[in-house]
Amino acid sequence: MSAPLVLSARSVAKRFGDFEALCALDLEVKTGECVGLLGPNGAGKSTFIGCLYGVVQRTGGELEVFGMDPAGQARAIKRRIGVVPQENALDEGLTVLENMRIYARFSGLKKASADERILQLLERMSLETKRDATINTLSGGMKRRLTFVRALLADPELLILDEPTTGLDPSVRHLLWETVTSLRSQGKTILVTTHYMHEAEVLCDRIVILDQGKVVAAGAPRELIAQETPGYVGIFSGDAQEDIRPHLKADWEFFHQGHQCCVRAPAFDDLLELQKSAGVDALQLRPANLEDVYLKLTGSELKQHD
Ligand SMILES: Nc1ncnc2c1ncn2[C@@H]1O[C@H](COP(=O)(O)OP(=O)(O)OP(=O)(O)O)[C@@H](O)[C@H]1O
Repeated sequence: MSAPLVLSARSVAKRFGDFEALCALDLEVKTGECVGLLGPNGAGKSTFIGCLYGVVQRTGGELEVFGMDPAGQARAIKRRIGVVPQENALDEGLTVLENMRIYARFSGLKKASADERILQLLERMSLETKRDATINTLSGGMKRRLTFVRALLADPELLILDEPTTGLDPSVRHLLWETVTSLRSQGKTILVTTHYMHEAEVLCDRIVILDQGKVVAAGAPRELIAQETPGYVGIFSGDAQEDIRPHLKADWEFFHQGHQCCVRAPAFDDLLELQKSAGVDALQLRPANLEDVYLKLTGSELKQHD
């Protein structure tokens, strides 16, 4: 028997005046899944997330979170979710503990058990020594970890993470990845948006790529790579393209990424042979990855609406 649905979106639409931020978006997320929502700036990821807990009112389609419609039951939904929004939205003048106590009260936690839970989560996020520090004395990475503490206070069933690791150093990013992985193994459902393809590949069971308010691809990371960009990629300096072009085969793909040029071929040996016949050395040879899929499906150029 398959796991019950945590969220179900059918033809969800959102218009801001004449502009369609979401158009006929379909998505289902099952209990215990970790789903990555990817897409260019302006694709509609945050708008969709806002629709899930009633911060944004959809203008069309059907949407259910835990079987409830966010348009009328946002409060009941909010009690079961934890959100790490793009902006930390902490009260800068208050201390860490004061901020978390206010949120715990909003979440209906009893005072005595709330303090215990707050301290336990602060320790988990290596923030225990900062409990009496005011927010405006914390670094960006500390504030982000504190936003995770806040999202986890009420032990939510669904965790929504909107670009959780943007701008963080690798050690904080890895700490947050460990946290997400451990929540996954406890059976929590996670919806995460990110612009880091490696992060999505590492964390997510399933990837959903949005572009201009629509789902353009969905599947497990490995499945998407095998479907959309199978094979291996050689990255060469831009100067090498004249040497390379005469040796390309019909089923290979040639494309530019910034000032470099790239070749995608079915086998690793194809690229070794290309180096030899063209007399050039690649800067890098690697298996195709999620970034290749993303760039193929969404294009690497800036979109008009961004
Ligand atoms: N309140 C609003 N009024 C008008 N347009 C809006 C509003 N909120 C979002 N939009 C537009 O809707 C589109 C989708 O925005 P959204 O923030 O959902 O994109 P995103 O995929 O989350 O982008 P990013 O990766 O940059 O966070 C954008 O073109 C944005 O300008």
